[in-house]
Amino acid sequence: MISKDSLIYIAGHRGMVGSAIWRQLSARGYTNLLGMTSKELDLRSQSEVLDFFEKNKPSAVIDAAAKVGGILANNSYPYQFLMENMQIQNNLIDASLKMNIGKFIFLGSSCIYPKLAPQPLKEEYLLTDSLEPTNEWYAVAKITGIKAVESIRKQFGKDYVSLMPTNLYGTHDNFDLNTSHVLPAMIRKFHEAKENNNTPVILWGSGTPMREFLFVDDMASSVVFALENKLPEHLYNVGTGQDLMIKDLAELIQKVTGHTGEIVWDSEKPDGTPRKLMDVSKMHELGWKHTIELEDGIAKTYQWFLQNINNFKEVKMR
Ligand SMILES: NC(=O)C1=CN([C@@H]2O[C@H](COP(=O)(O)OP(=O)(O)OC[C@H]3O[C@@H](n4cnc5c(N)ncnc54)[C@H](OP(=O)(O)O)[C@@H]3O)[C@@H](O)[C@H]2O)C=CC1
Ligand SMILES: C[C@H]1O[C@H](OP(=O)(O)OP(=O)(O)OC[C@H]2O[C@@H](n3cnc4c(=O)[nH]c(N)nc43)[C@H](O)[C@@H]2O)[C@@H](O)[C@@H](O)C1=O
Repeated sequence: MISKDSLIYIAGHRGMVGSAIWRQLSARGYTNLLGMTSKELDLRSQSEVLDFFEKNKPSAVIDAAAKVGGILANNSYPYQFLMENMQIQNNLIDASLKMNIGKFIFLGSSCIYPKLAPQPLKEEYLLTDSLEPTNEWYAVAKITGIKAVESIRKQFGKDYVSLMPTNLYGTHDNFDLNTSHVLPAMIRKFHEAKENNNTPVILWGSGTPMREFLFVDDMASSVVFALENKLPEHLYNVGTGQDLMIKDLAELIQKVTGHTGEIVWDSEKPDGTPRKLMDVSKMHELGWKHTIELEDGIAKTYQWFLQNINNFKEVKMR
């Protein structure tokens, strides 16, 4: 059982999700949190990870470390998104099993589901049809992580679980325009265009795909929920259960940032999967639900961006 003084290792503790988990666990009185930067511990190295686990022996591991990016980054670097994510997750999962760690929480992604699966997406749709080509590499890595967790539950009866986040956004997100996801990219593009006399904003694709967005603090609360409860199954969707068209998201963010210029859609860029709305009923039945709605979350994220825009250490805008 995890107590407030148990040693809890958060892999990726400086990332958007990892830092939100760290903040929430600290606020809930957990006093023994452990994190390592990728410079201190490269999770792609199996020997480094095994040494680290032998030295520290955490009671619980939360895997919020991965090579993460938006549609262009995934489509441009398939090998790294496949291999690095398999290395990171497999090293953490295998070392946790070898060191008999009692609790492991793995974070996948909604892109693990088939491109044209019925909506909203249920956990049982996994592996029932082909994947979205722009991120199938990342998706296959995540699916192997899910199967590794499931096999450990089946063979060793351990309390390991996989949470499938929908598209996430919020403070400490990545605002680099080449590697980021759509929501932080739009915040930065509309803000910078407004500051530049409302020049046109160029967005990707047709604007017609639908996406669901969960504020990162709500994602963190689902991880804390999974840490403090023994979930009965191996796989759970985490989202809001509501989605909107990318075009409508653009108009929402244009309003929040105060940009008044033109929006131009670059049809050379990929749309990706047409829709990936999560069925979140399993987590709702267990007692978890999101609390931050999209407009409020966008406002919080924009405020954080404005407060940190000149602090490049904080805001990844490389
Ligand atoms: N953002 C999103 O929309 C979604 C994210 N997810 C999942 O949530 C998790 C967290 O994502 P997010 O917070 O957005 O990602 P970030 O890019 O913000 O953070 C990723 C973290 O992983 C760490 N990391 C990456 N490579 C290595 C490595 N080789 N060795 C050690 N650490 C490494 C980084 O450490 P450092 O900072 O020290 O370099 C960083 O802190 C991931 O599993 C991701 O797949 C799932 C669905 C949607
Ligand atoms: C979380 C999920 O995130 C990724 O999937 P995605 O949701 O398709 O990624 P995205 O957020 O980058 O795009 C969403 C939509 O938005 C459109 N779009 C418009 N204008 C911009 C724009 O300026 N930047 C970006 N990135 N997208 C834009 C873009 O064309 C697409 O139609 C997976 O790689 C994978 O990492 C994963 O799991």
